[in-house]
Amino acid sequence: MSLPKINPTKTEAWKALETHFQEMKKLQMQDVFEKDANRANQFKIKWQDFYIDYSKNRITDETLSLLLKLAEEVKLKEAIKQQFSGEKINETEDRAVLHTALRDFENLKPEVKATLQKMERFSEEIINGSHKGFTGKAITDVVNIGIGGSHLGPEMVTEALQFYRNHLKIHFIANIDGDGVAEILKDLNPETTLFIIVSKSFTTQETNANAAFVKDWFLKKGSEEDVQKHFVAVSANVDGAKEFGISEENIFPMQDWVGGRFSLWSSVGLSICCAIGFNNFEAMLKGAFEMDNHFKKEDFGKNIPVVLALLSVWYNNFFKAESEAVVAYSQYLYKLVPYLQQAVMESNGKSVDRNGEKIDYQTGTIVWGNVGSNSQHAYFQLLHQGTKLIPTDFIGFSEPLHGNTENHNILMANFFAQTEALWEGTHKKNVQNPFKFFDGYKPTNTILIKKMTPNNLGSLIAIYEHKLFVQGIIWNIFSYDQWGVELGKTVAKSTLQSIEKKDSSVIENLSTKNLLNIFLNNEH
Ligand SMILES: O=P(O)(O)OC[C@H]1O[C@H](O)[C@H](O)[C@@H](O)[C@@H]1O
Repeated sequence: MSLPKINPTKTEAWKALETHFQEMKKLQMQDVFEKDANRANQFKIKWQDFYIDYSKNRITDETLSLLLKLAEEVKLKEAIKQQFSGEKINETEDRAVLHTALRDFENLKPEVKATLQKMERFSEEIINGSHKGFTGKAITDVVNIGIGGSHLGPEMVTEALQFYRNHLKIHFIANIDGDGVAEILKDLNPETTLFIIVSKSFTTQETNANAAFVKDWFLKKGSEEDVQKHFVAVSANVDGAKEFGISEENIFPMQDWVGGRFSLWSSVGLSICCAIGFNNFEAMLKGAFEMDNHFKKEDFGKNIPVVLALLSVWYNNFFKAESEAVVAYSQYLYKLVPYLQQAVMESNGKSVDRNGEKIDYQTGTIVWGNVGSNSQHAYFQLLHQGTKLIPTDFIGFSEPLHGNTENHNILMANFFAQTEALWEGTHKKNVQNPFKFFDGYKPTNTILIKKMTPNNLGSLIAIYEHKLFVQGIIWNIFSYDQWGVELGKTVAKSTLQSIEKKDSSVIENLSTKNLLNIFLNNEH
């Protein structure tokens, strides 16, 4: 059975939302908390270590019930069932979408279990030093060579869980920029470094070129035989990895039903296992699994990913918000936004619906942001007084990990103060100076989490994974393909040929041809 193919704008709920929006856009609701003392309590979801307050949004009871009706009309419930049951909902690639199966501890597939065991064994040997390099020394540095989903997830998680890290130093080579590669290699000793080549396809130009370069660098000290002690691969393309010279026992398989941007739960997470140990990795998977169950079972009105997705649709499609920000008040989460950008924008950056028809409504949200409180001193001016409406997620933790309560109190004071200032503005403050006046009424969600733990991080990531899925269902698009990245790859291949041949004659676009000539002749 294929996914429902319902144009959201043709539903009853959408039409009702349009009418409702005309009323809502006239309102200024800053004083809504005075009028309804129960509002903060009503628009919240408590779940395990999470407290989600979405009361500072431009919504009423009616908004929410119409959005929930929309979810019903586009058959979200059925779509969720289809995804979890392994139907091939990635129809344009004819694949199932089962990253949730990687953490389904009630029913782990034998191949998933086997890979987890292999990851556990291997990472333990690296961590405890029993795996020796070619001169008999233990490994001190682990380098993940991969890009996109084979980089952003592992990097985000290893940074986020820094508190749980062991002695190993973890590095990431993603960019094909040789300067970047050189900067990483210059501090590394081939005798004590493990390279993990991560590529689902093993055909990604940047990863293959970087892996080949690094192997040559290694071979200046070690022999071909030594490669087996220092290079392992993670891939769904086992033959490709073997061709590169990795022996079968050093290949960690992954399945084609795991999309790149959802793959950190798979063997792609090997660098995470090395960084924090298998038990912590497993705890993260369990946190995601718990969120999967919440998403599958909870009523939509109390369902965190569903409510967050519906609010986002409300702003994106009715208020025509151009983007949304994510600001985590935690230095640990400084790589969260780049990770989310791939997850959200590669998934939902589509303009053709599931019927193959061009879409005439807005899809894919633009996600941006950085950590707080830094962001307050950079772009918050625009959130407060700019002309654009930018709904923002604020993510914070109640407990610090290192016990520095004084700093944490300041951090959290800023965290709470900003959502209040964004909502309240200066209306109650009798400000006459127009430059110092704040409109307020800027929507935010507050995601307050007890503590940064592997478990809670797993749940947090899963919230955003499911949120984007819900939005894809509402927008009637296929969230799990990424054809939009292909054209650029093809053009880059032919451009590289022109560069290598020093001949721009086959380049058609005149701007590109001109630029290439300047580059080839070093004319500036
Ligand atoms: O893991 P790989 O096959 O090397 O793919 C790496 C990345 O490149 C592709 O171009 C896709 O846009 C990403 O979704 C993917 O994560």
